Amino acid sequence: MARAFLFVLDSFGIGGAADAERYGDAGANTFGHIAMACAEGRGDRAGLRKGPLAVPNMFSLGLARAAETATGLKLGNGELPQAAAFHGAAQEVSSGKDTPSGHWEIAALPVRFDWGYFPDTVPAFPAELTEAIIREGKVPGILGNCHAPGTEIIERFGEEHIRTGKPICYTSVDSVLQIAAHETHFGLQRLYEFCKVVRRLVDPLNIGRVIARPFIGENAGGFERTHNRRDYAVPPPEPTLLDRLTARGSQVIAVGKIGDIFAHRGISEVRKAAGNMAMFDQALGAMDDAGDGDLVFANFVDFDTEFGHRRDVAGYAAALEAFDRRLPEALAKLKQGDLLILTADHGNDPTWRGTDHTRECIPVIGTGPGLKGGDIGPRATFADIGETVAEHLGLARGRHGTSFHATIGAHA
Ligand SMILES: O=P(O)(O)O[C@H]1O[C@H](CO)[C@@H](O)[C@H]1O
Ligand SMILES: [Mn+2]
Ligand SMILES: [Mn+2]
Repeated sequence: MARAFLFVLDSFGIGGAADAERYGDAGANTFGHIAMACAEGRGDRAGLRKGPLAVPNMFSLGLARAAETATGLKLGNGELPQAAAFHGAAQEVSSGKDTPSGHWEIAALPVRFDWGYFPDTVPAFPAELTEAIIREGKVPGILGNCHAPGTEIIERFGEEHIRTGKPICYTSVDSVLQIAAHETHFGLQRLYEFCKVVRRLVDPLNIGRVIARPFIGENAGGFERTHNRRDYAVPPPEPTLLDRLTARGSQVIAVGKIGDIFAHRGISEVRKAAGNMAMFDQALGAMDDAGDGDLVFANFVDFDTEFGHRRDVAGYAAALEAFDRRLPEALAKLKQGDLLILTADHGNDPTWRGTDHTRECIPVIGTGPGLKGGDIGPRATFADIGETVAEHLGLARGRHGTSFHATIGAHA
């Protein structure tokens, strides 16, 4: 029996990307800078956490070794990975440093085309697009129309939005058009429908995602985004690992926003939950339900949304520690023939300037009872992860990436 479990800690980069400079991110290191900040007492927050970053279970899978592979920096106290663990660092070849590029490349489909982006000007959107959004979306106008962090822009425009019914449209350095609207005053379903209209309108501009960002609260200071966020991505341009698996009849169970990221292509089932811990419960349940040849693909988004973009070191550290504490539950579910990989889709260094993602290498760590583990070294593309899963699950080789299955062990 062979099963695979792919857990993406959204934005948990480990630095060292060869092309970071091109993204203005030379030196960014999500894990490294969190670990250093915590070691120096800059990750303390009363009632939340204190002291050095404590992620012993990820260290036993080789996280510190993976970080060393990425940057040459020693993080941790020389802990040795456990016997069947494997560890390495992967570089992204896709253009962009956003979630779809990262996940598609993990699923063995690097993004070779350029996404469309909106300039950091006011207005950010071309006038024809804005007019079409208003006309076809049947709204009295739009607010924002600029680059902005999502929490700030609802502070700024939330009350006017409630008063006027104009949705708040904004973007970032990523290929996104985000739409914030009030869950009850504007309506959640109406926001989703509105996003679908906008999705169609930005297709010709090659925009990666339209993202619904619902919020609640009655006035500035009291607004809060909810977990009903929804991503409307373009479908991947070629078959991904997920398509290859479902085409031969295997199940792909998507936990969290994975389904949205792949525009629901190659997905058998979606399981969502609010927050990393509830998501972890869903991932564990999916591990129980997966059968021979199946993949559980889980995304843990809080690291990115709640802490990376918010530049919250203590929050990010606490979230890593909470995740790490749950890891033994997943490890206990592994049976002969199983492969578990923990990885990330890009960086989001909470000590970095601005509020955007950071171009970084990602950790590739994992284990399985039938595997021998070892150092998989630096990997030239995230696609090596997808090809390793493909080989493990008995698929024919794909067009991108190189499996490291031979290094970590034979088929069980
Ligand atoms: O500031 P918020 O709304 O969280 O936006 C962030 O979320 C988007 C998707 O990850 C990124 O492009 C970034 O702009
Ligand atoms: Mn992401
Ligand atoms: Mn993000």
